[in-house]
Amino acid sequence: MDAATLWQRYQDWLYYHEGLGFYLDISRMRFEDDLVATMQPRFECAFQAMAALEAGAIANPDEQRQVGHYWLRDPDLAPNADLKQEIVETLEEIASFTQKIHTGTLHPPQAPRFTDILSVGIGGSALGPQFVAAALAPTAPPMQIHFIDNTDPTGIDRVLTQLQDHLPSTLVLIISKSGGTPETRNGMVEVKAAFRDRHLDFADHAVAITGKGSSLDQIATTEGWLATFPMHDWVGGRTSELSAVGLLAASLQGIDISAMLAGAKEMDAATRVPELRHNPAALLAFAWYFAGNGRGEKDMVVLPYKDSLLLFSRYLQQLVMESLGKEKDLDGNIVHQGIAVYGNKGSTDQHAYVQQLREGVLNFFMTFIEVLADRQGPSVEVEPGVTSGDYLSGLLQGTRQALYENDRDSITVTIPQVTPRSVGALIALYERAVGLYGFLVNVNAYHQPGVEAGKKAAAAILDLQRQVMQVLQQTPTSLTLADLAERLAAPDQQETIYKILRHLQANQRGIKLEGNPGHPTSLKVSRA
Ligand SMILES: O=P(O)(O)OC[C@H]1O[C@](O)(CO)[C@@H](O)[C@@H]1O
Repeated sequence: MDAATLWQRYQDWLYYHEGLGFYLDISRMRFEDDLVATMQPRFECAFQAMAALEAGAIANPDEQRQVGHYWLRDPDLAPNADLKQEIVETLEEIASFTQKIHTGTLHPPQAPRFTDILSVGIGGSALGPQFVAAALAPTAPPMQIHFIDNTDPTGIDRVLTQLQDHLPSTLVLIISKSGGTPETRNGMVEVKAAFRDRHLDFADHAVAITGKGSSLDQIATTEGWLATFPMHDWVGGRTSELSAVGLLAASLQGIDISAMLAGAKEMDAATRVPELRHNPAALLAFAWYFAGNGRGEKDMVVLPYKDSLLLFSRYLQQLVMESLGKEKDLDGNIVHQGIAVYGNKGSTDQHAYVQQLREGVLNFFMTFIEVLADRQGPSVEVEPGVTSGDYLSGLLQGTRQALYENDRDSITVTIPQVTPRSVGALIALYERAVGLYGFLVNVNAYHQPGVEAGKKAAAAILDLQRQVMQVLQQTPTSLTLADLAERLAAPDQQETIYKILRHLQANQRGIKLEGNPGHPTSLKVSRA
């Protein structure tokens, strides 16, 4: 395509939202214009399905749940008065709790006010709050946030060590929709132990964000925690950033959550328009569909050219992959759908893997996230007439061009600045694009049956470990792996038993392994 044709294509496909100062450019995706007509019937169905979902239809058939994250930013859309009231009340409670915490009206027994937040959660109960904290927390926030988002003991120790002197003034948010996720439970137990070691009463510092009646909800009530905020049944983990999950932490950090909600609401209105060319989420879904032939054949590389948006690709990884990565479609056919997402930030990645993107295997399409404003205040010139921000902008444009010249397609999303409003809008944009794409390829974007298999297998391994310990405690002599497996009535589990033993030994858990660890059959195990 010559420069004039390309410029025309850019103008033809450019989407601009005046209120949000938001641009979307899909002109560098090499689809033919007639694909739009071909896709039209699918989009009509997708728009209808999305409208039904927003009106309160059961959109998650296996779990018989409504999908209502859109109501969070426009409670008037909630399908009944009770739901609307729940949303409004939660927002009021967040505002009043934040005020009490910031003014010190609610303070820990041993300090005049809370100084830090420790957020414990995983997946959708961590990624949104982490992304928003990195993107929007002021440089001197009223409270500093820290995260435990794993059951890695070293990771937990690191966070607790960083907090040490601040523990007496730390507010702990335990976030889990189900209230039973083991990693989050473990984080809570470890944090409780740290409080106990410092003779601090955990309940005076603890807040739960969880589903009504969950085991976490019950613990919080029984132990008399400071507060509990609801995680509604009709909000999925990966779309929960604009519920109490994300909003409480954001508000405590001094982030303008009303502006986040307003940005999301404005983007929701824009992405509700049932016309492909005038709906940025539909344009995104269309571009994804084209890129991967509706089968996810190409990975989505997301590069924000702004440090504060570093975690956006990680956030999107869950939103896109947990929603779309499905073995079966809604009719039960095996489809193995999904779109792989990865990315970090520009221009940093240009000095890492962009070499492969420019010249190597063509298994991806790019999404550039561009932020127009460089910084607040003036910039120094790093060369005559040129600033660091000019470099960042030039590198983005240059990379987009260089990739296109080598048949690498890209989408460019442009926002004016990183603000609560634009971040709210970005979240809403991708939530809707994922929902529409799910309808286009006929998968249930609102469940995650695949993650259960790993959880069940892990539970079985921990069960086997308990049995291993029991047998060893009752056995005075040493045993080979085969003997031990025999006694456990698990002769086909020798590899698992070997790995359990290796881990127990490395952590001085009361067992002795003798022999050559490189030759498992030579090993003998006994009580230490
Ligand atoms: O908020 P919960 O229930 O602890 O779940 C955390 C995450 O785990 C998952 O259920 C997957 O295992 C995600 O969908 C969810 O965001």
